Amino acid sequence: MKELKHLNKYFKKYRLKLFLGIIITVVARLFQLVLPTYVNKSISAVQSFLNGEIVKNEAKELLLEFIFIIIGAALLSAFFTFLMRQTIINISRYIEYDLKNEIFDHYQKLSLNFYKKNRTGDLMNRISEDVNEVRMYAGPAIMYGIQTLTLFACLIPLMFIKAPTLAAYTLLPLPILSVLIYQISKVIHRRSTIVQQYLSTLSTFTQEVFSGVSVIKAYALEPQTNDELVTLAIDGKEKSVNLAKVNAWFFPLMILLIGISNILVIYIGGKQYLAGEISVGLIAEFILYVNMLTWPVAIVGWLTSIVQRAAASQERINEFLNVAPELKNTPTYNHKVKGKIEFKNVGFTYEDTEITALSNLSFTIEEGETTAILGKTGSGKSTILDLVARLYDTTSGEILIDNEPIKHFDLTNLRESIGAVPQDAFLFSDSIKNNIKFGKEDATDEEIINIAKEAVVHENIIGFSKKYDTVLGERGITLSGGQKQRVSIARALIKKPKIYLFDDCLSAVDTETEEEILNNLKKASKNRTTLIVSHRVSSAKNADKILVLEDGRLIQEGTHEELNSMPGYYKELYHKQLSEKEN
Ligand SMILES: Nc1ncnc2c1ncn2[C@@H]1O[C@H](COP(=O)(O)OP(=O)(O)OP(=O)(O)O)[C@@H](O)[C@H]1O
Repeated sequence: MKELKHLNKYFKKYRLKLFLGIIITVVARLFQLVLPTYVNKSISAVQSFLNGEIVKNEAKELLLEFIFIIIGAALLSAFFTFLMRQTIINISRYIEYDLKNEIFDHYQKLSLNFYKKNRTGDLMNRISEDVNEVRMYAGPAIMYGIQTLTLFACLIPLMFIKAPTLAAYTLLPLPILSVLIYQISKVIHRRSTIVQQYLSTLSTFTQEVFSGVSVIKAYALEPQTNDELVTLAIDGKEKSVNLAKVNAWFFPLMILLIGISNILVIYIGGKQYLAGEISVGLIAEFILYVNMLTWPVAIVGWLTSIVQRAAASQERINEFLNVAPELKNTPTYNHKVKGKIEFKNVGFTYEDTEITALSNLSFTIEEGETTAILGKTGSGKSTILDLVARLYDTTSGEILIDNEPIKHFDLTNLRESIGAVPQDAFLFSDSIKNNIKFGKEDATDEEIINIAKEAVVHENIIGFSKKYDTVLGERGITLSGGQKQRVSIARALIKKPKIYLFDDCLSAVDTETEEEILNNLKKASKNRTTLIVSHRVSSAKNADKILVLEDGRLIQEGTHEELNSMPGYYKELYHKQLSEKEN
């Protein structure tokens, strides 16, 4: 249970509300205790009337008074029960909110490696399902726990004071009930975990099927996909039926044991009444006690299983919360980024695949310079850009920005100074306008339009009926690959950062549009350091400098004229692409 200690800071935060909640819970239960005592008194009043000890009017008055007290107590108990839920259940909702924020904040600090090691479904499950299990502990478990304790603490001594023998017999089946319910809860827990896991598999499967629906259709894989789903569904049905079977035992068992307790009260109480030891009213009072105690006793088993489940969920949450962010943000250099970039003997190996993407790489890009990076696929071009944005730290060597080690910069400051356009342009399921504004929250409509023009996507956008308000992605239209790339370029341009990182972002654009965009980029990137990764010489030839990579090493460096005048990869590529264009 030590995992749940993590929640103590939240209980501390809401301690006043919690204390109030506990007091209210106790008060609500105390009012509940009025009913059995006054039912006893009412029956005794009727009995006194039947025995001729009091007259009809006296009996009536007494009954009326008792009924008012019972109704009053019930109303007060209901009112305090409402307040109890308003405090304790609300606290659990606050804790749920705080915990979700804590996890989400932490997720955001974790490196890309973390996201590669863990599946998105799992990350989402821990922040939703697991937090929900923990909430059950922080709210309902505490509320019912206090309720049960209060009832036990008040009722059991009261019963023993009023009729010790009857109390002992009446309470006898209750521990058995508690143990049985605990055992059933354990099985329910085990089987519901299996059902949860199954649901997780089912949603991963369906999510993949829907995301890859075009591939499934293109390969006519619908029958196989259906078969797989049917197999999964049959499996799920069996698991759910197993759970339902054990669930079905819960209430019959409770009713059986309540029944036994009631029979004991009537039998033992009846014998004691005949012996003149107790009154009929007391038997009625005890029957009410038994019924009041049954639910709390049953709940002991249920509470144990809630606490166990919460501990298991908190353990899963803590597992991620304890992952220290790989990238340490300990800024010592607080100047704004100007844009000079220097790689000094940089080596980089991806942790998960152990692929060495860069080896002993050194180059310098002056502030405001445009550099193109070329090389075969897998030669390490994108890795360079990721290292400049400090998405990873180098394995060996050092990267300097403005002659300062990159690690000395505040991560937010560094990344705010960068406008990156990744290889796979990712756009959110939002309007085109908001997707562009993502680069600058307070951009005006005019700015957005101008930038879209620079990225040569304005004409496409105004062709849509809702223009800049056109919603993209799952909820809206799908842009073509080239349109996506250009919206993504607009998003980077509007930021007007000190460093641009363009990762093969014109690959899906025709050569004429490419030329137009490159011309615009030239203007936009004036006095801004620009790195352009590309497979096309046309994107590279106007750069101040061209770097050619092979297997993570720098094999050529120079201007277009320099590289074109010497034999090598660049010259070959240039002539090959030139003749392709001419043909
Ligand atoms: N996130 C990653 N995790 C593990 N290995 C990776 C990752 N990204 C790239 N690699 C590996 O590192 C090497 C360099 O990849 P990188 O993406 O930098 O090459 P690239 O030159 O940009 O390729 P392309 O032109 O195809 O985009 C490749 O062998 C690749 O398999």
